[in-house]
Amino acid sequence: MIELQHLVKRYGDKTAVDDLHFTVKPGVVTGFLGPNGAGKSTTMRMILGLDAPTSGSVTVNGKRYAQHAAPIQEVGALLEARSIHPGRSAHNHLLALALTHGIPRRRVDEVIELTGLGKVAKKRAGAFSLGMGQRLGIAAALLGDPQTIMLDEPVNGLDPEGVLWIRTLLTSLAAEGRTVFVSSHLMSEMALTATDLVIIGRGRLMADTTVAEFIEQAGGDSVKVVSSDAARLREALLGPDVTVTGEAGSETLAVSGLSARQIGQAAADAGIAVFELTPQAVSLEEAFMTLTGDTVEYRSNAGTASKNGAPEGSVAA
Ligand SMILES: Nc1ncnc2c1ncn2[C@@H]1O[C@H](COP(=O)(O)OP(=O)(O)OP(=O)(O)O)[C@@H](O)[C@H]1O
Repeated sequence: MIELQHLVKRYGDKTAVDDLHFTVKPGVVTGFLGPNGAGKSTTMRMILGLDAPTSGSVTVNGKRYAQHAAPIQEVGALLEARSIHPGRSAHNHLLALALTHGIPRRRVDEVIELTGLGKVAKKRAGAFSLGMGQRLGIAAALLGDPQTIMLDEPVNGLDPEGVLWIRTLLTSLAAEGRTVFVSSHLMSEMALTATDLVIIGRGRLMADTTVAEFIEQAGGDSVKVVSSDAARLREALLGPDVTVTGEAGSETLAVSGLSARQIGQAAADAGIAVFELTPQAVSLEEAFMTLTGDTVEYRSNAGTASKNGAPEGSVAA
């Protein structure tokens, strides 16, 4: 469990983290979302005691990070900046970490196995690809078998296989009852991985919610139906947890709570001709940008495809 209480961080007159107050629960993956520069890394550094809050406090399992007798056995973290000696092998890097933290040698082999580094464990870490480097960083984070895992943008720059691997790993760590806190600036990625969501913009809390609630508020999963008799079809479809909306006199209805298949079957049973039946995908990325749009610090130049916020690579940070 990670608890932030009115956490504030100022750098001169710049407020990077502005009164953040939320709890990250065990047993689920919590996505920590915000556009570039929102304050995610600063928050994570404060959780680890690498930066001191200007005011407020943050605890992990009831204590400040530094108060834990064996912090890496409490919280395993991968922050963006990695500090691995390029000439040292992955195995030796992990072994050095283990030995200096009272962790048994066999745990090194376990995390190498868990992160799929077996074949490259004896190679120089300096020659690692980005994906292998991420796996090594995660191996180090898991070394102490911590109850809480915190990863800053772990899928950045990874290939699809690496992304899928991280998603599966995070979900299984949460299923073991651990607290998993993972930052990203991609809503669509978090929707596939996280259960809970904390969204920030310019250091301030914009939403403390769940992926399901966020999808619901963004418009839910609805199906567009165009039929010969919208009024009668509406009557045929209505039931508990089913919502049907549409303008009077229009042939078009928006239905949520039923699949396209169920709607098609109900229309056939009622003898109503259906001209169109289209599941409507909610654009989570758009809903996220609408929520955080006013807080984006660095925009791409006017006239580009990005309406709100800048896609990575076009920022001027
Ligand atoms: N040491 C520092 N000194 C001054 N300003 C800082 C410092 N660290 C961060 N900031 C500023 O604080 C704000 C939050 O930065 P932070 O890196 O925490 O954001 P982020 O959400 O992690 O962004 P990104 O996704 O780009 O990594 C930014 O405006 C940044 O420029």
